[in-house]
Amino acid sequence: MIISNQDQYTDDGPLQYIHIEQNEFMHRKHKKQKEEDIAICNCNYNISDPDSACGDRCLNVFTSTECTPGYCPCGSYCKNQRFQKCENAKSKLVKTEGRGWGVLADENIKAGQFIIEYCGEVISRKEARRRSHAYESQGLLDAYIISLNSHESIDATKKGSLARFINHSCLPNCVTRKWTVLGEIRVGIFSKQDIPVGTELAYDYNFEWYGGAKVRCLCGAPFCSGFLGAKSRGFQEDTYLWEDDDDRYSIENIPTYDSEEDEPTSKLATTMESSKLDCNTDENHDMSMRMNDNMESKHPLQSTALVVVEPLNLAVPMEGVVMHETKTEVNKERNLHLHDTDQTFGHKNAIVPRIKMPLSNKKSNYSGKLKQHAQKDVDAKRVAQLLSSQEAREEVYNYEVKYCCFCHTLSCIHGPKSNSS
Ligand SMILES: C[S@@+](CC[C@H](N)C(=O)[O-])C[C@H]1O[C@@H](n2cnc3c(N)ncnc32)[C@H](O)[C@@H]1O
Repeated sequence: MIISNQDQYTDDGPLQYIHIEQNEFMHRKHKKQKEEDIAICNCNYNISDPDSACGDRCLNVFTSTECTPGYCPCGSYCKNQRFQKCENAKSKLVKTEGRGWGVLADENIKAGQFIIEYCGEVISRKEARRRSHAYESQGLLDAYIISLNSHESIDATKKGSLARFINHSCLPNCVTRKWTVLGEIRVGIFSKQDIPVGTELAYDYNFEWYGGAKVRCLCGAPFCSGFLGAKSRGFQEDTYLWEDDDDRYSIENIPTYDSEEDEPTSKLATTMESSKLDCNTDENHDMSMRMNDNMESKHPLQSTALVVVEPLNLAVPMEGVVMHETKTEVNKERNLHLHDTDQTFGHKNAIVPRIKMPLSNKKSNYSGKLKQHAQKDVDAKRVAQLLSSQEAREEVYNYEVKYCCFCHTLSCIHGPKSNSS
């Protein structure tokens, strides 16, 4: 059955998928349970104790395995076949604000209750990765692939149950649980607590982020992690999540430059360390936010140069050149930027993404361009200061005024041009 949300639920967005209530196996056949593999519990149905028929004390329930019809001693009284009998809680689709579709409880749900199975196409992990990249490049923003086990995933993008619409929350009222049903693993959504009718259902996706677009989490929970998949290893390796008291990622740990051959680059790293020593405490956080913010901006190098090139000059002082003024000037400049940054990002959950390019590109891009900037500044000083005669120095300054193509940088360093001649 093809369900179009447009026809069925709203006039907003024709999202189509095929509704299924059982997994479809794409890369292999559905397993046939062998008789010797069937787990038989020792429950004994007692009419005065409904829980006796495969309730919490059932050995199969204990091991998250559903009883097999025809083999359970409780027969039709067995309560441990919820996936097989689709004993879903009543739920309904709703349009949320900013999070697409969501699912509401359409009855009061008890803690621990089975709500619905997460159905879709069972595919290999490799195929899951391939599809997830393909979907992303097709511009599909919603992700519907979940992990089934170490080598398989469930993709509910094109085919799935209503569970595919359940949104993520960092403070969820539901959980996903894996159960063995007739020899196959299946994923169910269960309530964590009593859920009153009309409440939106949500679970913690806890998914592995594969390096696609970062989706800002809008769950509204007090300790929201900020982004979907933010707790996953891939995301954390790619992203620095700052907390006020978090010193895991100090500036020197930002792995932007690490080539030993790249001489100015290693000076840069040293300089960044020393600049960190200069401005202790929270400012470090702000500064790194700014730097990384710059890296994502449209003209990263222009703005990065403001932050990074300046300390390079400080770290490579030349004889007879007084650098203090320069430092104050650029710090002022930085403070301005910091102020901007403060307004743009809250301290908590401020995201400091590393550059999204592969590391190799990143290195070459940044070290190359930064080197250029640094070189220009140093050369100008060198030429001016190393010349012994006043006449020669004036000539250089005059030339600079006339043809200078890096006047912005120089005015940062030397002050207004009229002062330097
Ligand atoms: C499994 S789908 C959930 C149903 C989806 N809302 C829809 O309309 O089809 C997962 C996608 O929903 C969105 N989503 C789910 N929870 C979210 C949240 N807490 N904040 C923002 N977007 C969310 C994201 O786009 C995510 O990739």
